[in-house]
Amino acid sequence: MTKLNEIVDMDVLRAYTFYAVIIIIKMMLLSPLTGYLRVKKQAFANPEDAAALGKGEAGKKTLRTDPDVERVRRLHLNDLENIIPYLFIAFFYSFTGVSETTALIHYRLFTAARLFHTIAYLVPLPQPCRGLSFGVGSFVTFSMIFQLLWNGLNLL
Ligand SMILES: N[C@@H](CCC(=O)N[C@@H](CS)C(=O)NCC(=O)O)C(=O)O
Repeated sequence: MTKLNEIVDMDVLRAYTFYAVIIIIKMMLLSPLTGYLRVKKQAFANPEDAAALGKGEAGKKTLRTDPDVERVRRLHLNDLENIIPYLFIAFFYSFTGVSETTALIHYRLFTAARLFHTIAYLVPLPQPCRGLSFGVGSFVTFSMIFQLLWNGLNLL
């Protein structure tokens, strides 16, 4: 039976896994942050949540949107739009025979860019901070897409 280390550089796969887990945890933390802000700002999305967690008489008016909650929700959606494709692309990329140094540059740059994007969105920092960090993350993903397609073309 073919062993995994015969088809992939285990150091590259380990690096992928490490940075993937960091960025996944970062993205997952946005759910509890949303929940925390919903309770703190008394802004619920469902009548049953407002009934259970809304405080006092004003609790009836807590079925509403809040700018801070919506900001975290937009960040979460943006993470989903960018991090899910990255996870697939970077995983395939780690099987292309790429050197550990080159793979690390891609994985670290993407992780750093998305961490900075999160800070820029939550603080919020003035533009173009968020736009640039989004751009760097997208550039990294497209760099790997290009190399995957180039490898594929060479197989034809
Ligand atoms: N779905 C995004 C597509 C473009 C995008 O991702 N832009 C970056 C840099 S400006 C961003 O952080 N957008 C804010 C967002 O998705 O909420 C949007 O609606 O803005």
